[in-house]
Amino acid sequence: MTAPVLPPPVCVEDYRRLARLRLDQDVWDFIEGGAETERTLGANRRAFERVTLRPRVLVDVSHCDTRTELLGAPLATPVGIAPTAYHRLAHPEGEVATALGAGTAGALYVVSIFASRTLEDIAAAATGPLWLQLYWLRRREVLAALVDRAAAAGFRALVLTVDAPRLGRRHRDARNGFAIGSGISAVNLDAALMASAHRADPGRSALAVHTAEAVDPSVTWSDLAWLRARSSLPLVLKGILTAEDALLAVEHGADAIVVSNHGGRQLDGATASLDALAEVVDAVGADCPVLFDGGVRGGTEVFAALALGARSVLLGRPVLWGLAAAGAAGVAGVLELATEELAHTMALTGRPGLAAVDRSAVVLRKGL
Ligand SMILES: Cc1cc2nc3c(=O)[nH]c(=O)nc-3n(C[C@H](O)[C@H](O)[C@H](O)COP(=O)(O)O)c2cc1C
Ligand SMILES: CC(C)CC(=O)C(=O)O
Repeated sequence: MTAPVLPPPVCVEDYRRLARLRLDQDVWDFIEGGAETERTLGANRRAFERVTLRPRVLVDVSHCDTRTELLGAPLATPVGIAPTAYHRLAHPEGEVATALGAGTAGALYVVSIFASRTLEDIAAAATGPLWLQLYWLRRREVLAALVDRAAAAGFRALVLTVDAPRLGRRHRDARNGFAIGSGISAVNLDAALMASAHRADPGRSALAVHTAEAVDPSVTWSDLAWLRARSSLPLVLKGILTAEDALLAVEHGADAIVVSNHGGRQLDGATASLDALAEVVDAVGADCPVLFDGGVRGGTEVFAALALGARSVLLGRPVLWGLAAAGAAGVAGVLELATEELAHTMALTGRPGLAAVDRSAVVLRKGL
């Protein structure tokens, strides 16, 4: 039987269909899945259905400008790449292809600590800003070495993910006994740390076991001073959902915050990411940039998050769909489609510049 031929993608969701044809079921489940009942995963998407836009008319929208700046780096678009692990599961070139795609689109790329290509190879392929996402490893000397390597390779910020002291209970991965195939590895960690991620065990996710071994769940706010002292790179905290933690983040010297529930993969029952955004933006004020991720699948949704106060909107799964579908070109395709759709929404709402994409542009009704 020949594989079905799909028409070229006209929206981000079309890349999902292309990716589905190329990926094995267990990898697909790892990418698509969420924690437990996947209630928060679904809530992230449904929150956007409660947004309505308030268009203004008779504004000159002959040029809609999506350019922006983050932590001093100019960007062609506020749409960026959220950190996701093991890109070689989606494409043989892995994170190098992702970096090439980000460069084509002029987008920020946040590289996962579990990248399957070296930081140096990724940096060599990149033409735009790279940030490195970290989990707080039990072995601080490994973390310290990684931070030094990132600075030497030209990474411009560290993104500490704070919503995963242990991995969410992901039923799909547990049922699949999901493990990382032997040819793929988190090559920036030392090999000894990887053994458990490769050990397939029916009824258990090898990644949950691996995370429990590698990540230090005892870390608290006071430990951040160690990381700040260890590196002069700006520090971004990813996985904040409340005003209380946003204020603590600023108090402890965070240079930016990512409002995120980890794409519904961690705490099932956590608030939809979009519902937490305005609360966090209001808490930190204008001095601390707030980035956003969770459930964004197109430019209208990017627009909604920007209007609610995000400075940048990161895509997780859609970038993996693009990567699986067409490598670097697919990554660029996803980012460029989302950016074109954003410009389109800016035109039809009468807001030709990002400064005008403010709360007057949206209404977010409360969820149940
Ligand atoms: C397959 C996959 C792997 C991920 N790996 C990481 C990771 O290594 N570090 C991290 O901070 N977040 C990770 N995330 C979470 C993303 O950074 C992001 O928060 C989430 O995917 C955003 O939601 P979206 O997929 O709906 O865009 C991962 C998400 C997916 C889907
Ligand atoms: C390898 C995993 C721990 C990466 C992750 O954060 C995720 O899958 O959500």
